[in-house]
Amino acid sequence: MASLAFSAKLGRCISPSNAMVSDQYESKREGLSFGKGIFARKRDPRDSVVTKVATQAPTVIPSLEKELAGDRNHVAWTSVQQERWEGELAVEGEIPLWLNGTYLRNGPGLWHIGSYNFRHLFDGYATLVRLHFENGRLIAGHRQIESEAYKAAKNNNKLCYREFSEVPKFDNFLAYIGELANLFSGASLTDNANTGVVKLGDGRVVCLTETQKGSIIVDPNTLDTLGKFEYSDSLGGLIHSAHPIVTDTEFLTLLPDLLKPGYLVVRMEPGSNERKVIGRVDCRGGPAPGWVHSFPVTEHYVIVPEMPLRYCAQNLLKAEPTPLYKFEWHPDSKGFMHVMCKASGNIVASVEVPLYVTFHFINAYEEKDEDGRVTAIIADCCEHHADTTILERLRLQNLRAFMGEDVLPDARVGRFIIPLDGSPYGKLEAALDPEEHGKGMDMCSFNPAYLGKKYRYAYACGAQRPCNFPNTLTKIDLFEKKAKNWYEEGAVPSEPFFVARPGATEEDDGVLISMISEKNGDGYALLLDGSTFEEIARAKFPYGLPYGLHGCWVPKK
Ligand SMILES: CC(=O)/C=C/C=C(C)/C=C/C1=C(C)CCCC1(C)C
Ligand SMILES: CC(/C=C/C=O)=C\C=C\C=O
Ligand SMILES: [Fe+2]
Repeated sequence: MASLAFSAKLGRCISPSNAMVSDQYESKREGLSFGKGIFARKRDPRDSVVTKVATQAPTVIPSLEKELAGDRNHVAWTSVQQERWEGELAVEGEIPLWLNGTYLRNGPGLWHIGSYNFRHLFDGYATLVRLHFENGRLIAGHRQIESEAYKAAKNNNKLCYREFSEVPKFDNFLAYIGELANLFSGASLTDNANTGVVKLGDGRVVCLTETQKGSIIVDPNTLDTLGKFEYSDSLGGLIHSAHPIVTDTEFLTLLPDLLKPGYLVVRMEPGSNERKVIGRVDCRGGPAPGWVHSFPVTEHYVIVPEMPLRYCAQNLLKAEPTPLYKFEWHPDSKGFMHVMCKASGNIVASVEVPLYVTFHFINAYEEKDEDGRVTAIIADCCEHHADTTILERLRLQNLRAFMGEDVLPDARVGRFIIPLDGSPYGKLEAALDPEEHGKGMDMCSFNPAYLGKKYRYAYACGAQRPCNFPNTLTKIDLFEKKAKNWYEEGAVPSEPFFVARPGATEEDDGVLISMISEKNGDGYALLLDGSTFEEIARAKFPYGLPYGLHGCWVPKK
């Protein structure tokens, strides 16, 4: 596997490298530090809330000072104002009475330590947001996840662990050697669980990121950090897919192997912390496995993508970010899709496909002939035209620099067609004309009852151009090849998350939940009707929240 599996505690804390401090595009910040920060809020966060549930005196987190024009101060890209808050929101419109439960959304919401500003969207410390729906009412809250990385930064007022693009500074040569050892043992990698949140079949709620140690159990009611989710097996490795497939009966994920390029496909039962190997895929190209931020499944198969954007061990060693961070683009190594039988672990297809770049697979299903035989696998993803520029666009300075120019790279619903008849090649095409969704496409969801099955509707963020980031919500009809779009000027919506109406028989009978960060600093929770895609309710937060990534639904017991 990628490396030795033990993880020692970091015994020391080091400051960000000089080159990072001198990074030209990041602004200087007021010299306030975590915990002791007393930062004047722009306004009383209780405005517009019906009641406020006092939890504890919040630690106020300094936010970016107003400096430059453009979207420098868009709340989507501004650190969350305080560590935690909870209160009931006034609702405009009507929340369906059947919507009872809690929506949780995770994401990187705090991008600085003291006066040091992080560079990339994915570097931020995890902010967990909660929308609790009960009989038409909405109680909201947010709270920082108490990862070791976050606590160490707070206590030491400096970066202590390797984040997506940030590396702590080593003070001298000895410290550098120690830091390399820590890298190989995994001790210096972040546990900042800032990417997703899942509810396991046994009810435990786990926040996740790309590092295995960044699996953190939280209480969905209080947002308390309960502790590490420790994998009890001896599979080792340091990284995994940030998006496991989680159902009431299983947890499936991929463990990339950087030493002998390939992937382990593993499964964990509800109630267990032990992953068991289903099978292994050896890479067909390149010096390292392709980045597997996510992967899809069908009813009987796990689809293992081998993207030409590959992990890069050398880049891991570098203190300075490289253009593609911990990854490298290897077009010569080609792109592949592998299909593994869930029951046997056998690989039933391994095809070369056109080059592709994706973070997020949407869904996949088995295509059958008239006799019911599976002839092909269809796998859909948010595909960036084999262009890695999007990673660069997600640098905070770029996100904050929007001045009206259209700089969001085009994306589409990429549909892989993977034949199961032994042919060596698969196809990749656009599932619909990308103009339907403004050629922006990411942060997708669908009705989870259709996981692995032929499905008709996908929901995602699209684009109304000009823009520098996906700024619409879009409902894609994959049968009619049409999209319906929601847009509000200056709004940055987060992933539309589909919750089905209990007892629904239509695929789109339910609601979409999204959180909107506004240009003027405000923000609100938004509910769209799954079928008409029209707004049914919104509820303003006391202050806008930063952009967030992925969510999950915890139904009322
Ligand atoms: C927020 C998001 O989508 C992705 C976050 C990715 C992270 C935190 C990646 C971290 C990594 C390291 C710190 C070193 C090893 C490689 C890699 C998994 C990219
Ligand atoms: C926010 C994002 C891509 C937007 C592109 O248009 C990707 C997030 C990836 C991590 O979850
Ligand atoms: Fe993701």
